Amino acid sequence: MNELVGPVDRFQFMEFRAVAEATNQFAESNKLGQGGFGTVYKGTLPDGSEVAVKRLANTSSQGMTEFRNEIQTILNVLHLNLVRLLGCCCEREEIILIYEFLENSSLNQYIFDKTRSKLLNWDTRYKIIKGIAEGLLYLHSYTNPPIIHRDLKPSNILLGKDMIPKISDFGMAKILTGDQREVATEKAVGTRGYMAEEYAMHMTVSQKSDIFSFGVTVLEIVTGERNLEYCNSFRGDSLLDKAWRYWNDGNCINLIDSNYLDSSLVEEEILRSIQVGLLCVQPHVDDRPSTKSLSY
Ligand SMILES: Nc1ncnc2c1ncn2[C@@H]1O[C@H](COP(=O)(O)OP(=O)(O)OP(=O)(O)O)[C@@H](O)[C@H]1O
Repeated sequence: MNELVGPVDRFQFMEFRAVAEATNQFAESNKLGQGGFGTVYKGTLPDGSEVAVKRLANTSSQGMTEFRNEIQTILNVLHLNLVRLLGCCCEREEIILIYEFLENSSLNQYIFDKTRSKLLNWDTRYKIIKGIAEGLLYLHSYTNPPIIHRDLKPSNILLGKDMIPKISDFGMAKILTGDQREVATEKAVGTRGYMAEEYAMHMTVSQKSDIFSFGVTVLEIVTGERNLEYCNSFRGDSLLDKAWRYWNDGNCINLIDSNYLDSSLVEEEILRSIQVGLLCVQPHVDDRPSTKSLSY
């Protein structure tokens, strides 16, 4: 295994043989999940440490672009709330990424599942919201140049030990250059329900489009409901419409997911979270809060 000493201490180029051994020859029983990019397996390295191994499904030019983007973007970032890329393997036409292993899978697998959502009490949800805000703040303000994630959503938030949230999936990320505040893209590649209007309609991304996605994610964490519509649903029945309605009627405490009703509920924190979520999903970019003001 070759080691590259860089901003991440020891980024490793692994041999295919070693990755296959670590994952028990990519055994079905080691499979953690399937994404648009490929299949993810659990692996164990010879020193006993556990890793997640993402095997690119096909080496299409789109896949290769995302792969290169993912590496370039996260090689230089190191933060408690961002998934850490440990290494890669590019051999025999195989493209494989090796990440730190996060034992509690992704946030969407809790908040939208009636049985598992009980496992996330308010206290944990609040910590998760704060952790995502910290990770986003790092990407937007403490990396040089700043990074726009472009696909922030609960399935891209992985949960580690003690339910610490980590933002993952940097295949779509955009790195800003110079003093750019926004960037025009060729197409909108995010996910329906999480894309701000200026991005979905005009293909302009900025920190504020990530802030919009963060706002939707916060509202989903609080309510346990999915926002399935684009920014402006013409029928007026999206989660965002519902949240605005409850907020304007002054009864938004009724928005919370009844599945996690427990003694840890702190009304003030819940109301503050709903308010932050709603501020973030405002249609006008300039009305949305800055990432710095989200650290609370
Ligand atoms: N570092 C990791 N540790 C533990 N499990 C992981 C890790 N990375 C991914 N997984 C698991 O593998 C699944 C697939 O992840 P992947 O990032 O490939 O796709 P996705 O984000 O679910 O979908 P898409 O690529 O379409 O956005 C995740 O839902 C998660 O359960």
